[in-house]
Formats: sequence, structure tokens, C-alpha cells
Amino acid sequence: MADQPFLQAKAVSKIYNGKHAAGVRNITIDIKPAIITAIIGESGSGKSTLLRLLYGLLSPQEGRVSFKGEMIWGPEEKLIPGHDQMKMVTQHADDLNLFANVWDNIATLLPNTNLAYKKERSEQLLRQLNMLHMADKKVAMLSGGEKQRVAIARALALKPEVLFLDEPFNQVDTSFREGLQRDIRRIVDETGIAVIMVSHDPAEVLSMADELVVIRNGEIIEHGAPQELYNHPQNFYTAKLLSNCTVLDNQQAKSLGIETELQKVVIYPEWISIVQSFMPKKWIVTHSLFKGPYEELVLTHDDVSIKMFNLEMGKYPLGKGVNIKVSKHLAY
Ligand SMILES: Nc1ncnc2c1ncn2[C@@H]1O[C@H](COP(=O)(O)OP(=O)(O)OP(=O)(O)O)[C@@H](O)[C@H]1O
Repeated sequence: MADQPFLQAKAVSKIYNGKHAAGVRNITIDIKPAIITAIIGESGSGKSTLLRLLYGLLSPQEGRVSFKGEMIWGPEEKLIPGHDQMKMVTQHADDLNLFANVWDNIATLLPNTNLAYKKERSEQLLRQLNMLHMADKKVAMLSGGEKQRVAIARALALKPEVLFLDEPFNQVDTSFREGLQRDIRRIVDETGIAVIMVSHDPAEVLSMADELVVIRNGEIIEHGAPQELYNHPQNFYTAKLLSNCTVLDNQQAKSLGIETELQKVVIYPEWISIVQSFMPKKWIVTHSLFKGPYEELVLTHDDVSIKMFNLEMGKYPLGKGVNIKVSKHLAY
């Protein structure tokens, strides 16, 4: 059927036994093919639980998960949970054969019935993950990031339609991480696979995802495109997750000329700029953190401190007084 949902959870709940009623509650979500969906939320909010329910590693207590109209059965209903068309890679990349080389770790998953295809597909996977030059290396000799690439190539070997990534880049350093992120984006664009990922890193989800799903205390509170959620978060929680922002109460916000009846005012660092003015310079630079291409400054006036980015390195040393302009704020 043309309008059959791809991967869908309907009113799914899974609450663990324990002192606190933790887990996920009444989750309804439609995952689309050929895009990257990222699930974000604070630690313990239920991200991994949701991922495992979608993948069939956990059985829901209520609701159902289906893939192209077919029910996904969890371990309570099925001896070997999961679905042939879905694969998961976690941060541990733990199903690798450390004593075999990279090539064999991948080729072994492909059928022997067509050796020409086996060779061609293994090569293609290694090329997609930028590992062709390491084909002969023993996996035990690889770095954490390289092992992660092999794990992803293995997961893709049989052309699944859905790839789950649970904090896949945690062990990987920044430069390697960006390369891997780009490769995953390219694979999604080239193959039409759906990627569903969980990550703690706002920069990562903002740059990688097409759709963000925000989860708090086991419930989805909002979802949408990264740009939309970043610029217009409906919830204070989402703004705090996505930006290293300043949070003020409405009294403190008055010192920036912001009047609101709502309790909390959120200002992202990039919404504050230093301006030249003849007015008394009431904001004092009280902290300065070197961040490589920019400095993160904390400016203080009475009991109010705000964070901003400064690209003019060294121009505003500690103790310097400045005037500022706030171009935008959010209130909750
Ligand atoms: N097997 C379990 N038994 C009991 N409680 C559990 C179990 N697994 C998870 N929980 C609890 O359920 C809640 C959600 O856990 P989950 O791992 O899904 O959160 P998360 O958002 O992925 O967290 P993190 O970002 O820290 O990995 C947490 O409070 C956790 O302690």
C-alpha cells in the first residue's frame, strides 16, 4: 500500500519495575525512510528504551510497533527479536571478530553463492565507510573510531532499511567523528536507508538530523526539523538541551530591557553582541574561555550573568566594561 507507514510506534509504553516509574509512556511516532531521525533528551529520559522498543529488543507493555504494516515482536513474543530489515550499532561495536581482518569481518556476512557479488559488495561497503585502505588490517589493531566504521559497514552489509545508532560516536575523537557523520549522511542520501540515532551532543544532532524528537521523562514533548526546534523551541527543556544558553528570571531580564509576564527568559549566546555606545558601560567581562576560533565571554551586571560568543579575540579582557545588544530572546 502506498500510504503504509514506514516504521511506526502507536501509544507504546514500557515502564520498568523499580522504585521509580521509569521508562517510556504513550509514545506515538512515525519514522520516515531516507532521513536521519535523532532522539534527544536528558540522561535517563528514555532515549535508549525508545530505540530498543522500535528495534524490537524490548516488548512494549502497551501499544504496538510496526514496520511497513508488519508488527515488530519483542523478546517476550519472539525467540530472536528484531527484524531482518533493521540493524543496530552501539558505542561498543561489540560484534566484531577482533582476530579477523577488516575485509573478512564484512565479507563473512555475505552469501557464498555469488562470489563476484560478495567481492563487489564488500569493496563497496569499505569504500562507503572509507576503510578500503585498511581491508587487510586486523580489527584488534584498529582505533575505536575505525572499529566503529567496521561495525557500521557490517550493519549495512545486507542492505537493511533501518539503521539504529545508539550513541555511536561517543568513543570517537572530534575530527574522526565529523568524517563519520558525513559518511553516514552520504549513505542515507545514496541508499535511502532510515537512520535513527540517539546522541547527547547537541552539535551532532543539529548538524546530522533531518528530524529531532525530544523526549522528557519518557514522553515525546516536541519534534521537528533541527532549525525549527533550535530557533523556536516550544519548551524550555528543548532550548536548554540544544543551546548552552543563559537562563534568567523575568526580574533579572529587566536589566536587558526584556519585559515579560512569563517566568523564565532564555538567551542564546549568539543573540548577544557588544555595541559601541556613549552610555555608561555597565556589563563587565567576568570570565573568558578560549574556544579556538572564538571566546566564550561571561558578562556580569549586579546579580545577572550572561554568556556570549566573541570572535574578536583578546579585544575584551577580564574586567573590561562593555555595552551590549540582545537581538532575540525566548520566554517560558
Ligand atoms: N532494565 C532496567 N531496569 C530498570 N530501570 C531501567 C532499566 N533500563 C533503564 N531503566 C531506567 O529507565 C529510565 C530510562 O532509561 P534509558 O536508558 O532509556 O534512558 P536514556 O535517556 O537512554 O539515558 P542515558 O542518556 O543516560 O543513556 C532511566 O531512569 C533508567 O534508570
